[in-house]
Amino acid sequence: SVPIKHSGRLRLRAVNYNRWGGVGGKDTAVDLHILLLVSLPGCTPQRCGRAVTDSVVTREEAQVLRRLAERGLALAGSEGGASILDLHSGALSMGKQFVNIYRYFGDQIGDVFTQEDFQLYRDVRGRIQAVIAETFGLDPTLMYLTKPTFFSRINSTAAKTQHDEYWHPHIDKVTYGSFDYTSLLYLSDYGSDFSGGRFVFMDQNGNRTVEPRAGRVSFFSSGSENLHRVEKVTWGTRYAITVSFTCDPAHAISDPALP
Ligand SMILES: O=C(O)CCC(=O)C(=O)O
Ligand SMILES: [Fe+2]
Repeated sequence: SVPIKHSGRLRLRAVNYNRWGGVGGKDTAVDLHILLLVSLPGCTPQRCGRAVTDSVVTREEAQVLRRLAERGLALAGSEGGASILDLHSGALSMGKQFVNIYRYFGDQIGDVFTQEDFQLYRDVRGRIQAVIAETFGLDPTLMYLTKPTFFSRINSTAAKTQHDEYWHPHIDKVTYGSFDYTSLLYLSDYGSDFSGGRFVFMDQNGNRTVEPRAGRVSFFSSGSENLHRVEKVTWGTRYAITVSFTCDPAHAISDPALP
């Protein structure tokens, strides 16, 4: 069993269910939880940081994943500018809400995604996990994939609901609760596939910007040291995948798999 060290501090945490980290608004459910701060040796962030690499995922692999995202998101999509497809939960944006692709499309989903698609996702996930572990000095066997893990498609269509508001500054740990390390794999190129849509770390002493590029992986510790936002997309279509890890086995999820 994993040794758990209790810090003994109790803190109230507000959980915001808006996927993009927006605060407030009518349909934002806010719950208050009692959170016992624990430290799990071997994974819990001891070091804060961030890095960007173009050498973990090839542009060819990114292109295959982008086509997967295009096929999946072509089944439906948001009425506003931001759509997601979560292959783990099955959540797919549809109009102003979400459907579960595995329930809604049933066995026909096997005509849209192949076993090879899912194998590539698992492969890429494993490589990203390894590079995060190496960079932060973690034990990769004490890091677990966590939810939500999703493909995103963003264009310049005006937002129709709060789910379309991807541009709000946020802290992933606050927005998603279980995240300890966030990674973003970009599937299209800033400047040629779309404009706007750069990722911005909002530091005390100024902004640091990441330009999305197919195959580029950006990863960072998910806490308040990495407050960030995404610029509004002004033209074209931007594809990315959010793949995140937790140190808490209770929040672990299995890799997405075809039913
Ligand atoms: O797509 C991006 O560049 C960032 C998305 C993001 O901040 C998130 O999913 O929490
Ligand atoms: Fe984020």
